[in-house]
Amino acid sequence: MKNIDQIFNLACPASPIYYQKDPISTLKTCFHGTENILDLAAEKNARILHTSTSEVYGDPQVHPQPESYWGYVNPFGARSCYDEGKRVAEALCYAYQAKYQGMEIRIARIFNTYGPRMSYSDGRVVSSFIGDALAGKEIKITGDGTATRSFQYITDCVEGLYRLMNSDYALPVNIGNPGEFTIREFADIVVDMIAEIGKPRVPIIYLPRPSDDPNTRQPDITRAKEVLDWEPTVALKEGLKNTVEWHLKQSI
Ligand SMILES: O=C(O)[C@H]1O[C@H](OP(=O)(O)OP(=O)(O)OC[C@H]2O[C@@H](n3ccc(=O)[nH]c3=O)[C@H](O)[C@@H]2O)[C@H](O)[C@@H](O)[C@@H]1O
Repeated sequence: MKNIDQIFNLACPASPIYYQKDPISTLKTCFHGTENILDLAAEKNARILHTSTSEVYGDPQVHPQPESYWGYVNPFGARSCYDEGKRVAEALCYAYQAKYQGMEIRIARIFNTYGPRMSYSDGRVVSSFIGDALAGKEIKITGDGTATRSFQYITDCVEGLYRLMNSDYALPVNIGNPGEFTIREFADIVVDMIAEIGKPRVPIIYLPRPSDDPNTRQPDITRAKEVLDWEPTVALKEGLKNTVEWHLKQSI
């Protein structure tokens, strides 16, 4: 590799069922993967954008979550390989920045992002609900449906990452959509949307809640608005419509 100006570090399993399958591998990806990228960035004098996550806030006790919040994370729970892995990756980025004076670090904390090309088997809630509803299967809420998430459409996320990479802002920035829904509300939206396209109306069932599943999550995007002049533009129903269309094409 000759000249490299910018490196986006996006590598890591992100679905809870996958990152928990091999926690040591997830931790190594977060630490050694980021270390390898940082070494390359230092050698090539390249700017690096590391994709962190809302999961660094754990099960947040502050709502919505600003970047100044340090989080509430179980260090040895089922999710810790990802939560703590992503936290140590941020620490590593700033340790490199301190060691290599002038090294350019950008940190995006991405909140629940969805869209076309996220496979049915991914395990995360948006593609699972859409895939099941389209297949005429029951939608499975894990928990009692009162947990909340704030869903961001992929094109908004990409625009946010692009602006952050090309900004001069070196502290973490939340990239997410503040529109917050309970999982039950979200399930109802998906069931209605699938019924509207003429498919059967599927039932909703409840399964046990995964351990350490965060109760709430909503980004405070004041910083992104100020430093990137960015905010999401795609409403949930519009993004879901595009996502449903993509899933429909896969099953043809
Ligand atoms: O996007 C984020 O900010 C982070 O959070 C996600 O974790 P989580 O929010 O738990 O994502 P899902 O697995 O989609 O779960 C969202 C909620 O829906 C529930 N859920 C999930 C899947 C399902 O089939 N049914 C269901 O009710 C979960 O229990 C949870 O309360 C993932 O860890 C990462 O993609 C990411 O870093």
